Amino acid sequence: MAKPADLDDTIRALLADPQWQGHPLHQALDGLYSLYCDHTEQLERMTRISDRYQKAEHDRGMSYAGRHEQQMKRLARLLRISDRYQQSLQQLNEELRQQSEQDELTGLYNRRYMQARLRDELARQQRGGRPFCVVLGDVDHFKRINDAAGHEAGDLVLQQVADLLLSRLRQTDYCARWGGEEFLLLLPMTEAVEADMLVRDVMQKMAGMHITGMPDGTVLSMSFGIAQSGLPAAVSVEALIAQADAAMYAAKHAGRNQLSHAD
Ligand SMILES: Nc1nc2c(ncn2[C@@H]2O[C@H](COP(=O)(O)OP(=O)(O)OP(=O)(O)O)[C@@H](O)[C@H]2O)c(=O)[nH]1
Repeated sequence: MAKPADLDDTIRALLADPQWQGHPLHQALDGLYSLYCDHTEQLERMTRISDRYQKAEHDRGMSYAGRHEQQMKRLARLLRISDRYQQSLQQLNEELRQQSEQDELTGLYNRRYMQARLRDELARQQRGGRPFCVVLGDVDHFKRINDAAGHEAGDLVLQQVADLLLSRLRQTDYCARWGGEEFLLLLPMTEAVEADMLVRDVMQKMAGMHITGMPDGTVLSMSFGIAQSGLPAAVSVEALIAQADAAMYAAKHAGRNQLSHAD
């Protein structure tokens, strides 16, 4: 005997076949088949209702303790789902926060984040806190590295510079990638003379650093400008940065690989 699925296919094929369209049995088979389909659907609906009814009866037959336990299990499952959901939300938030604060290439703070820190630090200092310093540093002749070894090698060098700067900073200092090959240090509670020592230390370490991807003997250097807060001309973040920038350009013009202080 044909299986129900095969029989279904055979009947549908017969009904669809144009050669049987005018046949006297075609109409009868069509009617019979529709009836059969209706009955099958009704039977399925009744089975579904009966299944739900049986479950409800089963639940009713359970003791209060059993029903309570079942509800507690459901609740625990819901809590686990909600915990996992909250954890992934927190993780997502953290990733978003990092992305909004970090420079992708070096992992240092980005310019936007540093501007906010600078405003905070200036406000703190203007309330009577100790002065702080802003240091702008720019890699010397960086274009030559890109031209000689390629942009990717240049990227690696920028990462190396970032690592070196971070390794010399104190826990309270901030370091950001300010632009292409330009870095900005924010040194809270630091006077120019202390910033001077820190920058000289960085310059010395940089001079002895092996530059990844470059021929032995390649020496990297940076030019730095230092501006201290609390002086009459340094009344805003923009003014401070402009001073550090001018000092850095003075260091460039004086031959590079040196530091210069704002007037
Ligand atoms: N690899 C790489 N290069 C960059 C990036 N951002 C900027 N640069 C390159 O940095 C170079 C900066 O060149 P210049 O402004 O002429 O400065 P310089 O060659 O460092 O010379 P001086 O600053 O005058 O000492 C340009 O060639 C830029 O393409 C970056 O993210 N990765």
